[in-house]
Amino acid sequence: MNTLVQDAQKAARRVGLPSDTIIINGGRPLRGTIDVRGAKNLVTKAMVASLLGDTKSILRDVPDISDVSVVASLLEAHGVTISGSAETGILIFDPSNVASANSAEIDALSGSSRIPILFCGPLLHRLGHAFIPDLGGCRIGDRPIDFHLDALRQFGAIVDKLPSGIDISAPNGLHGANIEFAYPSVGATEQVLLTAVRVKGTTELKNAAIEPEIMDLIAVLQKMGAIISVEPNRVILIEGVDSLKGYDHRALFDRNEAASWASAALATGGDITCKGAKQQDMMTFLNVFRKIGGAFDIEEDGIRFYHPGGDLKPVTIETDVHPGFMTDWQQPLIIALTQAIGTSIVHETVYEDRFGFTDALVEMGANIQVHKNGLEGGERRVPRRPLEQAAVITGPTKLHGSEIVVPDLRGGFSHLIAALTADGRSTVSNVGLIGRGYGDFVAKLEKLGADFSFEV
Ligand SMILES: CC(=O)N[C@H]1[C@@H](OP(=O)(O)OP(=O)(O)OC[C@H]2O[C@@H](n3ccc(=O)[nH]c3=O)[C@H](O)[C@@H]2O)O[C@H](CO)[C@@H](O)[C@@H]1O
Ligand SMILES: C=C(OP(=O)(O)O)C(=O)O
Repeated sequence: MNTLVQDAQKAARRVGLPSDTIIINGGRPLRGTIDVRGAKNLVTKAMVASLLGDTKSILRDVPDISDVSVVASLLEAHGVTISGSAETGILIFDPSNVASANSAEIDALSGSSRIPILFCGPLLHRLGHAFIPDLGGCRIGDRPIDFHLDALRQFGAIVDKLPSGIDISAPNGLHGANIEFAYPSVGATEQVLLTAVRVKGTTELKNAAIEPEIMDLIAVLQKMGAIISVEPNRVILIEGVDSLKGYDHRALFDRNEAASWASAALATGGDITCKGAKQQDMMTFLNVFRKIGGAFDIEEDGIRFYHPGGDLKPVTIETDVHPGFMTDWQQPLIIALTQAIGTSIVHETVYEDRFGFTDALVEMGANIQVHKNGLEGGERRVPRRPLEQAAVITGPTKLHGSEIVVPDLRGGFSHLIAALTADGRSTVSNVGLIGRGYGDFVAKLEKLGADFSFEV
């Protein structure tokens, strides 16, 4: 069994899916209302932040996803007591007995998520030493961690990259640093925040990521007692403090989940209200959704996304860091572009390998050409990056049912949308990977009227 299948099965077990394969009869518009809880890309980091407090932390709106469960297991392996439940979405973290984890527990969590790398700073502060297992997450390119490790070294840590993981210590303590990233990495910015809040002295981070999830993590850290100021031009200043307390925080909603269900509404000709979604954090997505021909209503407690009838129109998208069009949005939205009249182009500028999922779409009847070295020309907003690729999607094309193997989280959701849009029956396997980031997606599909069953 290959590691992708193993990862998918582990994730499926963590979120209690009956099996790792769904059979979908497509062609029905998805209609109804669903709840969108806290963002995977904030919740998991706020969980790590709880390690920094001297008292209990309370996190609200936690989604029932396997990445949360992996981070919870890693915290428990380090002595954090966790109470609360997936049903209520409230988790309470008690860090009073933090201790080194045993290597068997760490090994078992190896390769399951990208979050373990963010344990470095908090564990150095708590224990003076940390061993971080091999990272997982979506296989969408190389995903180096050089910015993380360089930053930790600048704080005074000694970092040893071993085949089994990362060994890190700080025999002389940690101090403030002047750090500048070559690219505004989300994870590396979080690494700096989670470390700098408790070092001796002040840290200046230049070219920081400023995604809404980062701002929400800063809000969490400020509640804990940190002193962090976000300056113009992607500069963040962090004044280290001696101690932090626990927080009580309601997580920012998951804008990637909302954009994914919005894309499902458009592709299937449906109408989905995402309760909990907010306009401010989705403005860039909403503009593109409208240009394609989708409609939305901003409501008091959510956003209604729907296909208003008429033809869908092609667009050119360049993925980018915030406030640009997020890379995680392009995969689900591409299914709607297969239904637009004309040629759309998606320039993927964040990751070097995020179009693998389109092979299955071509088998289903889509007309998509991937340019592995990107495309020149045209008016560009985002400067050309050496790693970028482009997908050219020409529609409209009828999609037909197929056998699909999910390669990654967003690609998997895209495959679900394709199967729901297609005529006939599709068998989608490795759906456990979708459980990494989409809370209760099976119950939500049911609620929205999808016709599907699990292969058991
Ligand atoms: C768990 C989580 O929050 N995941 C999100 C996070 O991923 P993640 O934090 O991994 O993404 P980054 O912003 O770090 O990566 C962006 C780019 O920077 C490069 N890079 C990054 C770190 C480093 O040390 N060296 C380096 O070269 C990466 O290869 C990539 O090309 O932000 C991405 C960009 O918004 C999102 O798609 C992911 O959903
Ligand atoms: C790339 C993603 O996640 P991760 O960084 O957890 O692999 C994603 O959420 O689309």
